Amino acid sequence: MSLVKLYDTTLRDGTQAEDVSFLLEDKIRIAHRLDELGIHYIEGGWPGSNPKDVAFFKDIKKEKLSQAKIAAFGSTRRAKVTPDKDNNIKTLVAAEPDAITIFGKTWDFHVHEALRISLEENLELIFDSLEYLKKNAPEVFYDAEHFFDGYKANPEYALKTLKAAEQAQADCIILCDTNGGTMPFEVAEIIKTVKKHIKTPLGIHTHNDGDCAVANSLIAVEQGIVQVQGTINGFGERCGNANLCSIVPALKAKMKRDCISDEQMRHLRDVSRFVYELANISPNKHQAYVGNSAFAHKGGVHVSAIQRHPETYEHMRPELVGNCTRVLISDLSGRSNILAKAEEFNINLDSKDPVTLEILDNIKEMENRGYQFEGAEASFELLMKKALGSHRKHFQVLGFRVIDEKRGEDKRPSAEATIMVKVGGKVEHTAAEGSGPVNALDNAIRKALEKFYPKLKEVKLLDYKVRVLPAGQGTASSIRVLIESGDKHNRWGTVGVSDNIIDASYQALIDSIDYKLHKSEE
Ligand SMILES: CC(=O)SCCNC(=O)CCNC(=O)[C@H](O)C(C)(C)COP(=O)(O)OP(=O)(O)OC[C@H]1O[C@@H](n2cnc3c(N)ncnc32)[C@H](O)[C@@H]1OP(=O)(O)O
Ligand SMILES: CC(=O)C(=O)O
Repeated sequence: MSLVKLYDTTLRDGTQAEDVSFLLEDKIRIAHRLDELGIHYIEGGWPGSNPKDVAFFKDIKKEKLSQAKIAAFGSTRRAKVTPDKDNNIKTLVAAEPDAITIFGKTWDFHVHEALRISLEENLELIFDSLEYLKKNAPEVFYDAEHFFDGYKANPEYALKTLKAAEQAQADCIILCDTNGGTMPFEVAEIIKTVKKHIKTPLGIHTHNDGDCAVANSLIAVEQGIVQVQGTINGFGERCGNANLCSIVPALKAKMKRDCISDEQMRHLRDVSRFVYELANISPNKHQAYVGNSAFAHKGGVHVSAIQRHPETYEHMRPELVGNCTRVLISDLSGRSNILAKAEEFNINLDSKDPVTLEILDNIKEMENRGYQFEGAEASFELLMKKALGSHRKHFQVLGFRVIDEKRGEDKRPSAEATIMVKVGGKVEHTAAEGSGPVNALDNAIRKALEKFYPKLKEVKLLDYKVRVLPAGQGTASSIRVLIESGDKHNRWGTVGVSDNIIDASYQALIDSIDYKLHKSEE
């Protein structure tokens, strides 16, 4: 099967997404990761737009990329100037990229309303901008903006714009679903007609406003297009662009099309997370293929079946994209979930052992009271060990007291906690202050126990979430506290539930410390 070329626009269209912006250094780092991933073209930005994008094209020349070509983006010339005098075109050429992509108008409505020029003038803009660039750049691509909407409104004119690009010898003409509302069946039909008139290789660039960007890209490949544009994680203007993290595995695993190697695809999840990290955006756990939940199984029936054969509830092997199968624990679990977790935790548990059912019943009863073990697997592991009698008690809390005091309306409140613990035969009584009552309690627990277990100094509190359980009792409601803790190597979640926020926090904090002590021993 012929190669489908991947054209990544994370660094250009991706940054048109609300909340997404990359530093110059980040853009360079992302370009390296895209190159390693095997992306064929990396659109680095619009040099006519801002100094950062100009600097990108200057700096990327000093970097050693293994195979990717760097593309610069811009528009056709302005109506009143020739291409050699047009600032945008001049900056594109001056950036000296491997390829230049310009967008032009296809839709008569846009020509009239956005450019306010005649239809004929627009054809000239397209033709002579591309003709000029062809003489000044190694490769030139033409993004036919709003192609599908334009075609639906005035097919004859839309095709004329493509003809103008073809006559100027654009190397690839990319059909854009700029407003993102085209349906897959329309994409297929329209491309069929375009191919009767245009012989230049075609590409596709879709937006996700109708939630069809990936489907539209794939159906375009089925119709014979040779270049797919998209972004990592689907970042892009409004609802985003076509998500390359979905397109790549679909092309390779489902459509058997050549684009990147199997080994490169095993880094897809890593690249997805890297881009989230640099964009300072939390990864979408439900993202297809690469998200944490993409191969996470919760229902007992599903877990039972995947243990017999993963394909019963997995559409492909998660390892192909660097992901993995996960089993979740909740009140929808069956024995299979418990057994799968025991195996993951290296705990010997027989399916016929009555303790399996005991653990399952306990989970269901606790979840009914508001516990949630999906995000608190460390608490679940401890609970399992307690049920099996393999839990070692490292310490005993004899009691604690928390004081939260505010002396006057304009004074900051202060918090203090005291705790009494017993380790071996020794009783330790400690007090500590904190920025709030939970922080004071956390400090006091650690201060008391670090003396006996110095490894606890490594533990950091990474996240703390409080959820009022819907009991309709206002401030007297039960609440759930979910804590995420971590050390140099691991992260783990613990849970506490009570109608007292300090008590719920205490349960989650104690589990976190207990878990660390168990892991250190193992
Ligand atoms: C479909 C897409 O995603 S295209 C990419 C969109 N991305 C961006 O806009 C991000 C980068 N953009 C920018 O930095 C700025 O908009 C610039 C530098 C490009 C232009 O800035 P300004 O000159 O101030 O113009 P403004 O931002 O108002 O843009 C509208 C201008 O672009 C012109 N324009 C729009 N499309 C085209 C086109 N295909 N060819 C030529 N000119 C075009 C409009 O006619 C208008 O010019 P006019 O005011 O002289 O009539
Ligand atoms: C070119 C482009 O970004 C678009 O048409 O959406």
